[in-house]
Amino acid sequence: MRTGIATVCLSGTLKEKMQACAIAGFDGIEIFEQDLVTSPLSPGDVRSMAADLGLGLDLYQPFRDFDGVAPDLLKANLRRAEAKFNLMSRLGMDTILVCSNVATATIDDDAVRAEQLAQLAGLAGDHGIKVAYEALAWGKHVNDYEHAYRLVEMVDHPNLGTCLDSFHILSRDWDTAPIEKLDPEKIFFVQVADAPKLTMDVLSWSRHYRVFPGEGQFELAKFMGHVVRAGYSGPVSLEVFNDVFRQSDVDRTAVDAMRSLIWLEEQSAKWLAGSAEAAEGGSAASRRRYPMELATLPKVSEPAGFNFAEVKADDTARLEKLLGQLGFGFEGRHRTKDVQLWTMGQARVIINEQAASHAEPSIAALGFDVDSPVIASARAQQLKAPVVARKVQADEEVFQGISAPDSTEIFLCQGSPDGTAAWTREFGEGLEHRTPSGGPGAAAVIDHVNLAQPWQHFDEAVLFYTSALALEPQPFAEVPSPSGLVRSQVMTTSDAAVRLVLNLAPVQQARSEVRKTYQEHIAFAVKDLVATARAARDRGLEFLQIPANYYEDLDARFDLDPGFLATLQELNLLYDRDADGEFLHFYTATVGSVFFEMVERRGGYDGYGAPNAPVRHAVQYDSLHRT
Ligand SMILES: O=C(O)c1ccc(O)c(O)c1
Ligand SMILES: [Mg+2]
Repeated sequence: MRTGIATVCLSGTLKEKMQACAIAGFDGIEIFEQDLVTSPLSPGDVRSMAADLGLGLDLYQPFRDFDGVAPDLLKANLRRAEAKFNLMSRLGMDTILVCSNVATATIDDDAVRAEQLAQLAGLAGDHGIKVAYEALAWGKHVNDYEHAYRLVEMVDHPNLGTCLDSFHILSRDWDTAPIEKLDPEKIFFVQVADAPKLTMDVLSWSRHYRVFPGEGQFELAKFMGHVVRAGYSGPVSLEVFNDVFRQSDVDRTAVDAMRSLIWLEEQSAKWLAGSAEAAEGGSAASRRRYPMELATLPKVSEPAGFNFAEVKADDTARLEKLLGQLGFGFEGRHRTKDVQLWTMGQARVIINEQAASHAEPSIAALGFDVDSPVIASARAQQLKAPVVARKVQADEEVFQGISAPDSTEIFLCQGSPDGTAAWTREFGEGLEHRTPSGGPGAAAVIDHVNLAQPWQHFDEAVLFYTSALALEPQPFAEVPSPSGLVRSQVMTTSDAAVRLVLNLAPVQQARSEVRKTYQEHIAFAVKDLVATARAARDRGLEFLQIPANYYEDLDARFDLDPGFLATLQELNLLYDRDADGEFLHFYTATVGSVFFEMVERRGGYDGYGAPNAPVRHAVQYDSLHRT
């Protein structure tokens, strides 16, 4: 698959954008006109810079408001087009995108449009230029890709074809199956963009909220599958108008973009194989060859569970105290590193004492159980995940580590069917075989981990965990807090053995700043939360204090047994209930940017106590701002 990206996706100058695209590994770019018009580089400079960087200049765009106009305007439009064709020859470019008219069309007649497009195609032919006609979703008269294609067929000129843009097609819910019937010779270009499903006018949606594939909710693998089956083999190019990407670090955004295409390529191949199998059965179907070759990635299945969570701090005393009060046991120190192992049931927490001096406690790493750490790591690296280097001594478990967009280190660990971890023997002989002792925490596991995301890397993080770790994004929620609305994106495995919650904190810029005012947590599930809470209270645990108003509201909503309600209030427990079951939980006070949560899931309750999240945010805000 030939990969491409439009310069409009990125921040910076044309030169910075081109350099970032080359470093990220794109085959070609679309030059967005404004980036050239505002550049000090001459067309010749751009041409030679692209050649030096090994970047194809695949598309010049956009050329607006050409078709369906009155005769005098047509003349002006053809003159304007010729100027661009001459410019393109100096750039060494041969394909221009022409969008369907959104503003100046006064004649709604396909015969007239076709006649005018024929004139454009003829002029383009004289200059050796190909015109790719694209239906914008908000085009005045042409807003459907099949309509645009019909016009291309009517004109039937070798220099006129169509451009398929997934956003314009999927935002309007047009059926993508008919793409297969298009003549591949007449598909001159394919643009891809994903988007969250929003209800708003389609122009605003398109200009501000497009995201890279895998970061939104469109069925892009299916779209691409139809494109491949049509026989198209030209560039597949990202065209993502997004307010955040346009102001984020250009190199980083280009890598995020490249990751999305690598992932989409694999997903498209998978969709094709799946749909061929469903239609025809057997392996003959999956051996079918198409002109577009789709690369694959090392295959991984979703992780089986959390292997460990690691918290890092300069002064670890407060963390040790908190874990001890929660019922965790100290298992020992690592034989060569300054790290401690604490466990409760099958939940393992590492306290890392190797933090920079004065570093406040924060979540530093997460371990996931996978079938094959090497294959999972190969996949992540092919998806351009940065590798985490860890010193290992002889005879120690080698951890495959990658760095997530928020800089959390992700370790891919060898899972075991009984939930034990071989590396624990490095903390003490025989630890790896020990079964958890009794008490309310005996069956404890890590239930979920909640990570705060800096605003400019949120979409990147969703794609990272989707593509590298095979987690599935769930519909996102918005939780009110005193400092703003917190966007909350749950990512899970299909069996919910891994639940990761990404929270987009309002306002703050860097992760370090996010963490000053916005906290992250690790949640553990136990069988008996009331007993766990009582034992923790007896050990002196500082609970997050829940206001009395909350319990009054709880009673109004759920009509709880008075004795049970009193227990909840006495222990600062929160409660939720839905059709599937019940949820009890409590939070500890925060140390640095970390706090812990204990949960009990009753029945088939699958949520996170979302109605209680605003209470938690408000109480945490209050304790942070109390002097
Ligand atoms: O929003 C626009 O105007 C615009 C321009 C060119 C495109 O290819 C496109 O998809 C949208
Ligand atoms: Mg487009």
